[in-house]
Order: sequence, then C-alpha cells, then structure tokens
Amino acid sequence: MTPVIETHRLTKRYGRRQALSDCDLSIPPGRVVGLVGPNGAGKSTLLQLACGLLAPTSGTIEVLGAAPASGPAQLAKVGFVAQDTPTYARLTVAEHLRLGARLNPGWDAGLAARRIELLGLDPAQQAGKLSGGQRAQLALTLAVAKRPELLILDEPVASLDPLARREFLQSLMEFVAESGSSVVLSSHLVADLERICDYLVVLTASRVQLVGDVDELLATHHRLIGDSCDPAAALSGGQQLIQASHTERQSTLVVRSTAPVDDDRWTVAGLDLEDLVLAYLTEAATVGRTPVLETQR
Ligand SMILES: Nc1ncnc2c1ncn2[C@@H]1O[C@H](COP(=O)(O)OP(=O)(O)OP(=O)(O)O)[C@@H](O)[C@H]1O
Repeated sequence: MTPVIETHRLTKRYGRRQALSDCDLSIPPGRVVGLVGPNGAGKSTLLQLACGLLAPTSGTIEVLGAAPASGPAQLAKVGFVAQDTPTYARLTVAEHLRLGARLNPGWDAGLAARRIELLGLDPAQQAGKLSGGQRAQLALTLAVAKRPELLILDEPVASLDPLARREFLQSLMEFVAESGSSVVLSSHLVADLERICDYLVVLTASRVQLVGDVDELLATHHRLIGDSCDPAAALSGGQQLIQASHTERQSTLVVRSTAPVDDDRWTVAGLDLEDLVLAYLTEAATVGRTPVLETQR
C-alpha cells in the first residue's frame, strides 16, 4: 500500500534557520494522523512541503507515491486548509463554491451544497463577514468537496471556540467515515487529537521524535511509580526511559517497552495521549540533557 506521505532525510532551511532536519517518515494510508509539536517545530513547513507550496532544501518527499504538486492529477488528490483558513473576503459563499467547481475536476457540488446548508451558512454572505468558525467550515467544505485522497489541515481549529471546534471536528470525521480519505492534521490541542486520530507524529526542534499507531504507542508506554531511585540502574534492557521525575521518596518514570513491565518494585499505569505527548515534548525541551528529563520536585 502506497504511503500517503513518505520522506527520506527531508530537510528544509530558510536561510540559516533550520525548519526540518533529516526527517524520515512513512505514513500509511487510511489514517487520521495527528501532527504535534511546540511552536516552531516545523509542522507547517512539513505540511507545506507535502502540498508542494515549498521545495525541500535536501532529501525527498513523496505524497501518494508522487512528487507533491507534480501535475493536475496530483493536485486533485490533495486537499489543503492552511493555518489561517484563507478565503476570499469579497467573494460570497456561493461564489466560493462556483470557484471550487471551476478549479477542481472532481468537484462534488452536491456535497458542497449539503454541507453549506447543514452548517446554516448564507450562500449570499461575503466570506469576509463570516465568523472565524464559519470561515473555517467554508474552507473545510472547499477542501472536502474536491474529494481528495489526502486532506491536509494545518491547525484548523486553533481560533475556534470549544463548540465550533467540536462541530468542525465532527464534520471532519463524518467526511472521513463517508469518503475513506486519509487526513493529516496539525494541532496543539492534544485532547482533540485524542478523539479523532489513530496515528501520531511528534515533531520537536525540526526532527521527528515519535511516530506510530496511537494504540500501539499507548500499549508500549508505561508510567512507573516506585521508591526514589536512579532510573539508569532501575530499568532493564528493552526499557527505554523517556521521562523521569523524583520527590525525596518517590520516582515517577515514563518508559517505553514492548514487553509488559512486570516488576513489583513499580506500580505500573498506562498513559493517555496527552501524557504521552507531554512526556516527549518535555524531554525535548531539556536541551543538552536528552534523551532523558529528570526533574526534582
Ligand atoms: N518563511 C520563513 N522564513 C524564515 N523562517 C521561517 C519561515 N517559515 C518558518 N520559518 C522558521 O522555521 C521554523 C519552523 O516553522 P514552522 O512554521 O514550520 O513551525 P510550526 O511547528 O508550524 O510552528 P507553530 O506551531 O508556531 O505554527 C521556525 O523556526 C520558523 O521561525
């Protein structure tokens, strides 16, 4: 099965600023992929490389088996909603749909019209006079009505209130269920990603830090709580320390291990996606102390 995005040593520099460094990724099709990372990690850069809006400095990227934006057929396969959900302020909702129909060979006019009606958007209203949430929904409608194989969304819900966010994500999931399209979605809101994503990419400081199937990642990461100890001495081979924090009496470790942790020195618990992402982001934030963070409380 052709990966939706495949990169090999993908690197992007803006002048002397490094935005992506030697990224190797192979994202399987049919997934809803959450792309997470702190500000400036390189998420937008990666998504824009996938759309062909940027060219790599070195390394390669293929999207659905071909170079990004390599021709009309490739362009028709990928839908993109940029970070600021851009629309044409002077054009009405209906004019946006007509423009979409003209520009996209696979345009699904019925889907677009149904979505606009369902959302309660006035076809005669100019996009510049829509609320942020309505504009985001219009941009999503334009992207899904082209019936893309891959939908790329760069922080689409960042400016939305909780209700608008939920409505946006719900309509996204309805589209995914109905179309079977793959989605790559960047967001800082891990709780949202937890509800909709089944695949995760964590990017920090221009590098891929963690990638994989969400269920598999959750099954192979464990929180260990026990008497205060030196983690290096306490863990066995095959157990990778991701994060450690200590009080005078107690150590709490986040550990990656494919085998279950069966050691009565530890109380073992699972992690949710937010805990998992935070463990990796915290680890990466400790410059010069990687790969392990140790905090003394
Ligand atoms: N056009 C540009 N010119 C110069 N540097 C840029 C440009 N675009 C991005 N960068 C730099 O590249 C790095 C990665 O930026 P990018 O926008 O990809 O990060 P991001 O993970 O999307 O961040 P955020 O979560 O804040 O949107 C940052 O250091 C940023 O300052």
